[in-house]
Amino acid sequence: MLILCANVGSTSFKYQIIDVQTSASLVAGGVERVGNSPSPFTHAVPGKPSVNGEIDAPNHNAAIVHAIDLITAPETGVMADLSDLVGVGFKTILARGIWRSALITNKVIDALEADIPFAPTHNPAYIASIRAFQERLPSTPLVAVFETWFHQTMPDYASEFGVPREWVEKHHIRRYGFHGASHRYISERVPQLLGDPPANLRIISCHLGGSSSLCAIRNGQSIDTTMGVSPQYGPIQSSRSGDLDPFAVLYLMDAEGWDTEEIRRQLIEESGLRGISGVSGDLRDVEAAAWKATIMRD
Ligand SMILES: Nc1ncnc2c1ncn2[C@@H]1O[C@H](COP(=O)(O)OP(=O)(O)O)[C@@H](O)[C@H]1O
Ligand SMILES: CC(=O)OP(=O)(O)O
Ligand SMILES: [Mg+2]
Repeated sequence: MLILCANVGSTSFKYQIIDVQTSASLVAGGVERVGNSPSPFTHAVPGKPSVNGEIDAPNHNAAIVHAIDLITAPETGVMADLSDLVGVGFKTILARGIWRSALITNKVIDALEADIPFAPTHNPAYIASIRAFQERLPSTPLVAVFETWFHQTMPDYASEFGVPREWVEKHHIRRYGFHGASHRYISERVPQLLGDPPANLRIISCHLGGSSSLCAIRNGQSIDTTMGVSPQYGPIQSSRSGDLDPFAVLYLMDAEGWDTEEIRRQLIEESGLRGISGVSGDLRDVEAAAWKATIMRD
């Protein structure tokens, strides 16, 4: 029984095909810098020479088409067509009213759409990616696995913000937390590596990528995390602001006459690592620019 795991990230698309009976990985690959061409890719099948290079991937669909071509090509592939898959699992982050995982139906897509205001970089890419697989595999089950579940164990003093009750009851404004699969993996793997039971350990898990979050783990459970009602909160993200005093936003809107669309665009596209570096939201570009500046100065 083969499943394809699709990790649609804010800056990348990564995939693996897993045999669920043996847990063996048949292929692992990914395309990075999606939307920021040239996009490097890797594709590795045990027993075959691994393939890598660069493609033009202006969006996640282009990365998915490229991955499917490699998966099904005779020289690089592991199957003649995707109908050998019993299912496709997507990392998804936030959809209104859905907590753990769900078989993807139109209702789930509607719920992802409803939460685009909280996940503007992620949800449109998930919806487009899900549709890309639906077109190719109309009768294969597609499953969404939500990143919020691992943080359900947070105590209320960590998950609640100091806001009016009505905001919570009517609009569900609270800390959800994301990167759950990644933090959960750390919560299980660190005790294995240290040879210590989870009950003895207090772990701070740091997930650093296009989006970054930290998680406090006690007794194997999430007790606090840095992302909030949206994955824009916490440390700076690639081009998204991370923590920012809400009064700075209100002030700027008044002072500059910016509407919500304009301030949202700047918070999503021009902030974070890109904002502070003035170079890029990708740390590799920032390091290369810093290196070049050092050489020029010296
Ligand atoms: N070799 C590297 N050195 C420094 N930073 C890196 C390196 N590789 C990736 N990164 C950083 O990680 C980010 C990608 O993170 P990743 O978790 O793979 O993607 P996503 O957020 O899409 O899931 C890049 O934008 C870049 O900032
Ligand atoms: C929140 C999240 O999953 O972020 P990314 O897609 O950047 O990994
Ligand atoms: Mg990711």
